[in-house]
Amino acid sequence: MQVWNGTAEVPADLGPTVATLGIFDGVHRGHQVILGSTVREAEEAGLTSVAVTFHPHPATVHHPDRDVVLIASLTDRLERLAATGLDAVLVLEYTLDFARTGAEEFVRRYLVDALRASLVVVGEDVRFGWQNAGDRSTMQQLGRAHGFGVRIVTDIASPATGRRWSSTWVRELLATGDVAGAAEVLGRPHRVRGEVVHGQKRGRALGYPTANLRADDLGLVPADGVYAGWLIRPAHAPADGSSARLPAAVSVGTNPTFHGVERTVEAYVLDRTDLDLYGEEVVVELVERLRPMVAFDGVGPLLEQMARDVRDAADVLGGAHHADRTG
Ligand SMILES: Cc1cc2nc3c(=O)[nH]c(=O)nc-3n(C[C@H](O)[C@H](O)[C@H](O)COP(=O)(O)O)c2cc1C
Ligand SMILES: Nc1ncnc2c1ncn2[C@@H]1O[C@H](COP(=O)(O)OP(=O)(O)O)[C@@H](O)[C@H]1O
Repeated sequence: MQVWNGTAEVPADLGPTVATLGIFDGVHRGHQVILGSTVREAEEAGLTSVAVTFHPHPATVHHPDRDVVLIASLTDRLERLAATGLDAVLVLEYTLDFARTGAEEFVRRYLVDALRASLVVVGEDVRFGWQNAGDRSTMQQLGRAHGFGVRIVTDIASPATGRRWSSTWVRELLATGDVAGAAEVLGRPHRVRGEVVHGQKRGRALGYPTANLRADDLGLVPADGVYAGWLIRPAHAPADGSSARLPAAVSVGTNPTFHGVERTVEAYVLDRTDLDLYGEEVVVELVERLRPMVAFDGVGPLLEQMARDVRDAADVLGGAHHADRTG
């Protein structure tokens, strides 16, 4: 998948496209329906499929005082967009200036002039242009005026609950630590991503060295607690293209047993003490919440609980994994 940062990077010889637009934070199952439809329409017509996305998140630009954290970093968003089969993504820098682009001007400048859209695929609640003035009927009018078709994808809801798949729903679930619920809405486990940095150097002495993730641009960190998950080393992808995935017990919180103040995400790779991850960018995929974070009365009870966490994580992550530690 090609990534074009701004219209200047769109190839001059680009043919007609099937285009969609959105922030696509999390690329949840609702997004996936729209993106899947964009890819399919393009394949059937022999055209290029393109998603237009915005960065940073408009909410962070319009409300810098509010602490809006993306569900997924831009890196992860692009990775998930690539997984849908799109040919290209056009990333537009969202600034207050850009936000003043009117609905018609937005369509003309980006969808018509830059992307030569012959079909635009959008969800029924699409909004675009200055003050969100454009909606689906505006898009249909502009399509008639500029000669592109418009496909409206109707909302897709969870068959179990009837609730529409949404980024808000994912945020609510992560805020309570329900990573298994978030995985249902996302269509795969939620992940955070960051460089492994030095911590308090306590982990190895305790017998559980933990990879501590640098705090910025991680993606949305779920509620404090202990989770079963996978530590993925993207730079260590084996020849078959899959990344090395290591089973892990993950701690999110301030380490209250040690009266810590900084909130960290740290992952202990089960049964390993030989890893050197410092400076490496890793992904931590969160599969299931095991328990809340606890301020233990000393190291002894913490270690007893951590031994149980390791067994629980191994159970959740499955199969033949041996939870008994040897080293
Ligand atoms: C599986 C697991 C469970 C943990 N549970 C707790 C906990 O309940 N309370 C706590 O204070 N710290 C908990 N921790 C965090 C440890 O206190 C932390 O990993 C240790 O202090 C090492 O810190 P360091 O990486 O900065 O050296 C847990 C860590 C792991 C890996
Ligand atoms: N099983 C493991 N899981 C995670 N990190 C490991 C493991 N084995 C070795 N390491 C390495 O040890 C480091 C963690 O050791 P630790 O004593 O907890 O130090 P720190 O406080 O700097 O995190 C990790 O950053 C990683 O490089």
